[in-house]
Amino acid sequence: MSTEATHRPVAVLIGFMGAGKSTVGRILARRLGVDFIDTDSELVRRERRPIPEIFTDDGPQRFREIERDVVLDVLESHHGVVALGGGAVMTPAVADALAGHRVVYLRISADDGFERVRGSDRPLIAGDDPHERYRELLAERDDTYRRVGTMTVDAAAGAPGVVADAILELLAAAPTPERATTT
Ligand SMILES: Nc1ncnc2c1ncn2[C@@H]1O[C@H](COP(=O)(O)OP(=O)(O)O)[C@@H](O)[C@H]1O
Ligand SMILES: O=C(O)C1=C[C@@H](OP(=O)(O)O)[C@@H](O)[C@H](O)C1
Ligand SMILES: [Mg+2]
Repeated sequence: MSTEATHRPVAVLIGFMGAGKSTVGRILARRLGVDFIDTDSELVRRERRPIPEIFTDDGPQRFREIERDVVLDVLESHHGVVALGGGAVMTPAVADALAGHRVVYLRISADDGFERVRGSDRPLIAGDDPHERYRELLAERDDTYRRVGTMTVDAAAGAPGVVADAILELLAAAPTPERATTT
């Protein structure tokens, strides 16, 4: 496929916690024969501390600033598949930087998505009623995911490989969007 030659990164995966961005992104990259980067993993590598610790010690606002810097760097430098953390696109600078990229929204229902992440260490669902919190946050964000995404995939269509294949089909059919900057 010619996508990696014409567009960098090849694709950026967005969507809520549990949609499968990290899992499907890795499979998609392997199938395309390109590198994969998860901006949460990159953030943890740079900070040398886990995400829950950043939230606890520095607060959510500082997490978003660090996340923004990582995402902007990755969008500039990475040529393969990129998976973002679920809240990254809520930062306006990140949403702006995605203009002109191939942005795949992995869409998941509140029930299906919550089942996948319940009991995980994700700090935003660490409170008293994690299912309700999950539902609320997803409802708050869905409009932004739709606006920023240039294509939408059903994240519960099947196993991660099935979702990756659905993305491959969309990428093959999608016209190459204009890059945000041209030389
Ligand atoms: N299509 C899928 N079907 C079933 N389980 C999935 C699917 N995609 C991801 N998962 C599982 O859901 C959990 C969250 O996946 P992850 O890739 O971390 O999501 P995200 O990065 O969007 O938060 C993991 O346990 C993963 O194995
Ligand atoms: O939705 C969010 O705000 C978050 C999602 C997480 O990533 P995943 O979407 O990969 O779970 C991680 O970045 C952090 O816990 C915050
Ligand atoms: Mg992830």
